[in-house]
Amino acid sequence: MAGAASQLVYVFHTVRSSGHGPVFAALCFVGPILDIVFERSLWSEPHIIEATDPQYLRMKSLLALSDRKYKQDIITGDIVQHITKELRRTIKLLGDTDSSSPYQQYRRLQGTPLRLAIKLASDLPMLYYAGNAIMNPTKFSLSTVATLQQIESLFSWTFQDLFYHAQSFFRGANKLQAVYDLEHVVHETKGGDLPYPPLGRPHEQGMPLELKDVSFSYPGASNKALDNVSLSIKAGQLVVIVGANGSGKSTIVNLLTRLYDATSGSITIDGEDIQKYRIADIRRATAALTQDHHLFPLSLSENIGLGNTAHVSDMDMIRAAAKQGGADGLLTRLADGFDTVLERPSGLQWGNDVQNCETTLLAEELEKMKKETDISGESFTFVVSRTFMRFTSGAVKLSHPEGESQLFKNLRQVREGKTMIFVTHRFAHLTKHADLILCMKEGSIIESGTHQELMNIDGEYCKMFNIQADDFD
Ligand SMILES: Nc1ncnc2c1ncn2[C@@H]1O[C@H](COP(=O)(O)OP(=O)(O)OP(=O)(O)O)[C@@H](O)[C@H]1O
Repeated sequence: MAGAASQLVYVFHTVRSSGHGPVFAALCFVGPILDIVFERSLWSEPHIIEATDPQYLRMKSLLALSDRKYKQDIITGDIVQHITKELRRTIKLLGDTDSSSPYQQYRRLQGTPLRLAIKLASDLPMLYYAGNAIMNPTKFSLSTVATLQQIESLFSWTFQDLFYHAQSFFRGANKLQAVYDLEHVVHETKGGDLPYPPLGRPHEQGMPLELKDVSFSYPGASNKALDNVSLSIKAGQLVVIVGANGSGKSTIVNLLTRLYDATSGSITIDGEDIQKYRIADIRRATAALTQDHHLFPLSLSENIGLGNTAHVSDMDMIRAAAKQGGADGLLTRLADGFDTVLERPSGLQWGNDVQNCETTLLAEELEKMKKETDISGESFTFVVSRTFMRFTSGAVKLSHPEGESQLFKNLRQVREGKTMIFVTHRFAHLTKHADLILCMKEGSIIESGTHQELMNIDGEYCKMFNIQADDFD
């Protein structure tokens, strides 16, 4: 921007003495403006775009992780540092690869007569100056012509660069900023110095948790997401929190994973205030597996490996976790196996009626390229496998889970030293295996106990369970 302004000021100043400064300066704009107005754009062409550079695709995938929907998984999974480190590494590897949008790249490749005309238009200022020099030879200076020619062509480039790159710069900067902003979110809550598990205290049985009269409102919200909640989770219990939408289930997990601090009341782990522990230790020792899970737009091996960033590339551990989570069967059916990337953010793009004219070669090509493996129903197994990566399960022999019952058995076997809390509103197949069910309504726990206990009460849980059981039958 400063470059363009100084070039323009210089041009104006140099030709002012001849009395034609404003006209000359105005003509400097003609070429670049025509270029912008008449450029041949991919937007007007039927097209299919697919990026193939692996580093470019990885950069896009990592940038896509700044999307709000991944925020909770990323923060509670304690993988922010890993993502920012990977992003820096990938950008470095990309080097000077052109990562501008395909639309800009296409524009640069064109060579039509119109483009030629536009190029000629960029010489208008010099033609104007030359005309003036002929009319008024006393004001003609060879050095001024040479300088102006340089400055004018420089200005033309600068102007176009400013216009096109400003657009992509702001788009890119916003994405990048969002990734780095994640780092700040992590520090919104302050941790203490106490390690977890506390030194000298063995925690074979898991993490006991207690909430006493906890209330919480989200920043800026007037209503209470949690209203005077008290609960006690014993070491080693497998807990399922159920309840209608907006009843406060995820909020409990958000407080336990230190995404937020309670507005009032106290939360203790092992009898100590949760705020006294190091946040990273708490997150490492906790696995929150929600049914509103998200697969990251990364390879399936990384999706699993990110459960434990210290072993993110350890294929033996990843394979074991995939088996324990029940994802191995699906992996053998995928052509690229662990390298499969689902939901690639910068994958296939197409435009301008490619789909509407199905008989064209382009449309046929698109159909072929669009054929992706739909695993939406089974993607949960990868999130479960990611959870298994959090456990050092070397000593435990686990069977392949044929159903949820075995899956929960596997989870119970490996969760030593960890607390496991499931949040769900579709639970008919889940809660029978839980040690403790917390049933929530409007920010409060209205019932708690085992499946059988809650069925005997014949209250809210029983009502919801029967409705869902009917759906499953
Ligand atoms: N980030 C937020 N900012 C403001 N209010 C929020 C936020 N997240 C949740 N809430 C509100 O807090 C209350 C409890 O939400 P919470 O997400 O804990 O419920 P939930 O039982 O997990 O719901 P769901 O089953 O739909 O995920 C709701 O009224 C919800 O609108």
